[in-house]
Amino acid sequence: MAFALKAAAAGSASFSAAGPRRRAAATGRVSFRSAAPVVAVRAAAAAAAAVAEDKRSISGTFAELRQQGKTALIPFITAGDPDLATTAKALRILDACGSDVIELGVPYSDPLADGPVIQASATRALAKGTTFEDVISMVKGVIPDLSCPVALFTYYNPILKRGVPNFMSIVKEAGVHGLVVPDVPLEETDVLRSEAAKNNLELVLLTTPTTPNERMEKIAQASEGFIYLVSTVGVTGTRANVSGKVQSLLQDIKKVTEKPVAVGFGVSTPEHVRQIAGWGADGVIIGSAVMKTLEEAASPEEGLKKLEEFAKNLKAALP
Ligand SMILES: O=P(O)(O)OC[C@@H](O)[C@@H](O)c1c[nH]c2ccccc12
Repeated sequence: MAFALKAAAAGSASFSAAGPRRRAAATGRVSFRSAAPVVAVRAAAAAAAAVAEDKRSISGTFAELRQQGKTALIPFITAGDPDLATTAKALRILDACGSDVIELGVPYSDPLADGPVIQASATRALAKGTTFEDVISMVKGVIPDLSCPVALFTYYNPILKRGVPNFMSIVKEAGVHGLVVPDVPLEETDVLRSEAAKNNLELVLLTTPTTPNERMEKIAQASEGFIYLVSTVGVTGTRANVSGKVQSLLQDIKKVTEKPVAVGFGVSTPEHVRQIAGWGADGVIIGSAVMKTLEEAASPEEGLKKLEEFAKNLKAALP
């Protein structure tokens, strides 16, 4: 939008009222009030190209699903485990199996909120020498092939290490649509959110079963893309059952916001997915169970086959 407004401000391109960038791309027409200097023509063409390149935002994806009465499938995978080439293939497979958003985890040495499966996954990726820069260069090459948006999942430290503005522009330049930063306190999200917004990135915040109602309301208000409802106390990891409390937590959040709510932690079977969707969740997030399909396989190829089968089963269980 900013780009299109800049082009309009060039004094010669007038775009239709609603959604100039999309409309320009959709109709391929830009009406000019006067002979447009070359710069405005180039700007309009670049804006149209940007829209063509621009995949759906995370919030746009949820809006579309809501209209269709569908629940989002949101898998999480750790980048670089077992290696980045396999991660690239896994992203394509998850997208092809109907994932609506993909959470791509940047491996980190001190994943305090992670259970054994994802901790081990991050450790393997780091042992392979996977860096943030490697993850960015891999995902930059894959995102143009995906139909679903990607949310980069990272702890706060890698962001602070690179500087918030610099980190955000690197992530945006790679084509990523959103961010999940589980360990950033609500009080420190203003800076992250404003820098993210400058780069059209949606910052997803998390609320938990022990978050006081008043704080949950602030998180719901500040969260973009969707609200991540952590289903249970403790760390990530597959569970035999999904806590029944999730149903009332969903009701509580939906009393204070229209924003989509996706449930994660412990979700590991098609039955869990069906149950959570039945409670009115707008999305379900599965991480450890997804990574297990890769971890337990005898080879990356076998792991990708298991991943595909698992993702299809989860998708089939969703409305
Ligand atoms: O692994 P689980 O139990 O399916 O939970 C999702 C989780 O993997 C993913 O969203 C995630 C990975 N690391 C995290 C750290 C905090 C919160 C969430 C996460």
